[in-house]
Amino acid sequence: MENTKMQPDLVQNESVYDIEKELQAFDESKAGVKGLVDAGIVKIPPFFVVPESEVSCQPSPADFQIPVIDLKGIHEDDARRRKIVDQIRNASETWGFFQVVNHGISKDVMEGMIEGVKRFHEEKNKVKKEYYTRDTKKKVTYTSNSLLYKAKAANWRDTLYFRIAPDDPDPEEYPAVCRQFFVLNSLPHFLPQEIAIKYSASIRRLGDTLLELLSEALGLKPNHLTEFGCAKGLNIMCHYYPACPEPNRTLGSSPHNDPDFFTILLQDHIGGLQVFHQDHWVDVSPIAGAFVVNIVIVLKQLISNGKFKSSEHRVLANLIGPRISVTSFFAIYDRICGPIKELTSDENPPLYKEVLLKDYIIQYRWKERDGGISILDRFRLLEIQSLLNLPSRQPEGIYISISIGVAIKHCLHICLLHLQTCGWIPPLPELYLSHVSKTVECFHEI
Ligand SMILES: O=C(O)CCC(=O)C(=O)O
Ligand SMILES: [Fe+2]
Repeated sequence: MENTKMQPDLVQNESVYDIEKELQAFDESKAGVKGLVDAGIVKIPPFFVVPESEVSCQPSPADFQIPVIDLKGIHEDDARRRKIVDQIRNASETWGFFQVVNHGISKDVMEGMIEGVKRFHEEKNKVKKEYYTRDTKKKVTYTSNSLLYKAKAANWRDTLYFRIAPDDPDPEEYPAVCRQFFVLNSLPHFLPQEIAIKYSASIRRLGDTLLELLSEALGLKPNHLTEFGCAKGLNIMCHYYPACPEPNRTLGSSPHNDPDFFTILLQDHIGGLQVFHQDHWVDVSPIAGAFVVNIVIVLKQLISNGKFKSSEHRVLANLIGPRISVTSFFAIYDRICGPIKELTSDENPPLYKEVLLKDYIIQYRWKERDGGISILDRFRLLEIQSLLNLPSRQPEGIYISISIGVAIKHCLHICLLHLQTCGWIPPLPELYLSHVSKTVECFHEI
């Protein structure tokens, strides 16, 4: 294994295991999970381990199948389009997940992107590590576990990120190595196409089409969600899940909801993605040529006022690998979101208060880190209103000073959560929690 401090025998004696040190060594190796596998580990490091109950699952009933929707004919035939819109509404209300086929993106682009991602992750560590960073301002980065120091357990995967929109990187902004590895030499009719750029342009078009269909499914005019800005921002995460020597002790991705409006996911043939539906983990079986569409909490609650469903999902680790997936997250972060006025009425009042999406994402990441506390509830308008009569947003800058130190941060964070979960204090106003979590974020950035 190239230039990594993580040695297999380092983790054998768990009684002397210093997790902070091990996380740091793993991070500083810049070799990711793939680096561990290349080093020949047979036992996974403890910071990846989750309780057995979090990995095992009962088989789901045979009739639990993620809907597959054929988009053929949406632009040509009104009756066909109405039928597809009905299918999308149905899937969005019952599953929050569906797969689409005949979506207009060619097989070459889909396979080319999977191949490009694989090539990047299988590049020599010396080359890849140039892009290894947790700096979220950079447009092209590679890292392992964005929440490495914050999550309850690390996930068995590495990720290449592209921050595509609203400020698209110029082609030259992609590091030469990425451009080089995304050229599809093997597909002559694409030469000299840069697959990451080609893929993101195709995904944006598909995103616009899906937003039209989702708008219609909500009874809105086709351009409503696009005008709202749902597809203004696009981040693409290209995951590489190496084969795992102990797949029953860890997860490829922990259960989560995505922090955006909606997500379009491309997966290879390996499988492992599961959706939580009616108390069962249901496989999202790979279908050649299909994309998985995931209605996300923001669209579910903040926009559709709870009409759409959003399901938790996770990825199992696998003895077989690597598995590649490419997740495209559509969102806009600097705008206030709340239930769409057209979808609320006296009989159907807004269930959620308006919130700046950035604040929402911070809450989301905080939940990821600490678990157990529903961020959905924090935004429940009625609960909040019945408590304290706060203005809808406190002015910027009323954050607890970051200079109070790490110790106070921990006390504050732990005490507040503890008191609240034990029911010893009434639920805290979410804006206050947001400020606390922002403060905690600041500490983590330092
Ligand atoms: O790899 C997958 O199939 C899912 C990845 C995912 O859920 C995510 O990136 O949010
Ligand atoms: Fe996800």
